[in-house]
Amino acid sequence: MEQTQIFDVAIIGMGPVGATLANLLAGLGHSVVVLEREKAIFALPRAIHFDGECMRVFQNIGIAATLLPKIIPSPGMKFVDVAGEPIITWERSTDLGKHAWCESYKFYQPELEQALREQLQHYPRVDVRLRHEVFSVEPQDDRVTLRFEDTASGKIDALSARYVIGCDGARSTVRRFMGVELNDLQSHKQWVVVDTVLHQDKPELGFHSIQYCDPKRPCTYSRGPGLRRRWEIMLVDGDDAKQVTSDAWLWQQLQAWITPDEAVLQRAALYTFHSVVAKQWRTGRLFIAGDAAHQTPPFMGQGMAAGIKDAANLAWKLSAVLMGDKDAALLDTYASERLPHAREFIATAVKLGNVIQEQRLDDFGEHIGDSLKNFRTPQPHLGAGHFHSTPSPHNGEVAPQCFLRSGERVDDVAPYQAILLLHPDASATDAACKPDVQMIRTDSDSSLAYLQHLQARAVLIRPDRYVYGIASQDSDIVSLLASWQHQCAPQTAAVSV
Ligand SMILES: O=C(O)/C=C/c1cccc(O)c1
Repeated sequence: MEQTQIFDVAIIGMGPVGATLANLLAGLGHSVVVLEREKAIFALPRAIHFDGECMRVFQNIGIAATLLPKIIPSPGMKFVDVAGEPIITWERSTDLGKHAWCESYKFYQPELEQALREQLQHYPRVDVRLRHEVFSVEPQDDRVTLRFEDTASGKIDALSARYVIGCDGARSTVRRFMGVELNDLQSHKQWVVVDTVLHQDKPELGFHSIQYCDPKRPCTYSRGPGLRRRWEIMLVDGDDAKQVTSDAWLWQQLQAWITPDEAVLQRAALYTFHSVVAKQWRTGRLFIAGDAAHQTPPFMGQGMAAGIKDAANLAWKLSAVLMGDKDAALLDTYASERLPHAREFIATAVKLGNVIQEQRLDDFGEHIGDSLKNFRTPQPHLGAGHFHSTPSPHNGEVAPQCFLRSGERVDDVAPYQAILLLHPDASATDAACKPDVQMIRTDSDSSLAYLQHLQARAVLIRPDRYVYGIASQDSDIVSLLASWQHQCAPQTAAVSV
């Protein structure tokens, strides 16, 4: 079979994670082919929530302005008992926060996917192939050959890429070819997810997501944008799985909130909420990301979000290796950094799941009591990986996004590039930063306050917006930059998880 082109990267699966990864790689100038089994965007919602960090990734891709009118900030989530008394209260500010976006957003997945796909059209080196089903993944020394069927024509064909990323969901083909097993965090309950559209707003339903910890019938309410409202209903003993997606059963369950006069049922689907993490995320030139690498129960709204963070972690590393700037060993830091981070969110979602599904608070140990009334989103560091060799407790933590005096968000000055955020008086020249680091001198209260918090003269923020390292004194800046530009071997984050 004749091979005409070797792509830098082939992405299998064009859901939100695959499309995000394709945008990030294309923005860095790479040739990317995306092979997607379906003909069109799945027209119904699956994920419904993403956090401020994801919004920042979408900003770096260039779609924030497109998304803003379509999404709503979320004020958080409450877990309540049968009497309606709060068990856990998880408030989120709807003001602009750490990422210069709100902490939490609700969205309609087809609109996000549409925005990501439209953005990809700006890149001539991106080749999107819909209705293409990959059936063979053959790694070679310098490339991977994929064989696939164009299911529209029935034609079998092949192509090659330097790297292949499986963003192909829970039943990933790429993961199967990698021969990777899943670690099971032991939570697999069956739930019905029902999406509805109100005829008109019903304000008493509220803006918070509510987890009803009712032993007789655990369920979740979650508001979507516009008139979209979702309920998730756990199956209990005696339920007939064949009945639970019927209109009659669903309306009976929903009667405490809405009636058929007030809304239409858009979709109901039966899911088992798994909690699993793949034991390995890379084998040579093959990678997995998103649901292919990890699956979480939805109770933290982090399912898709974790995949978007995978994409942001992986794209710049693939680019650096493809450009010959870094050794391929850098690619091992994708899993070593991301896996513990994703696992922490999944483990927390399992604990929260035990509260709603089994009314068990014991997992929270000493945190039972008042602190559950003020639950905060975990902020784990990345695991061991690619950080400055000079240890700092800040290496591997997510960096805030500051506004500059002009009103501009810092990332907009250097979308998905490394940034050296520098004290205005620090002695360093732009020349020291070439070629891949954008030097930005702090000129606003918030950016100066951040350097003060770090007790640093400069901080090097990676393209995925995690801290690479800090310079405590002006004389450390050159070595910080040199380390970023020349270090290949992974360093350990000072605080590992
Ligand atoms: O984090 C949120 O605001 C909502 C998360 C969510 C959405 C749907 C179902 C859930 O159990 C949680």
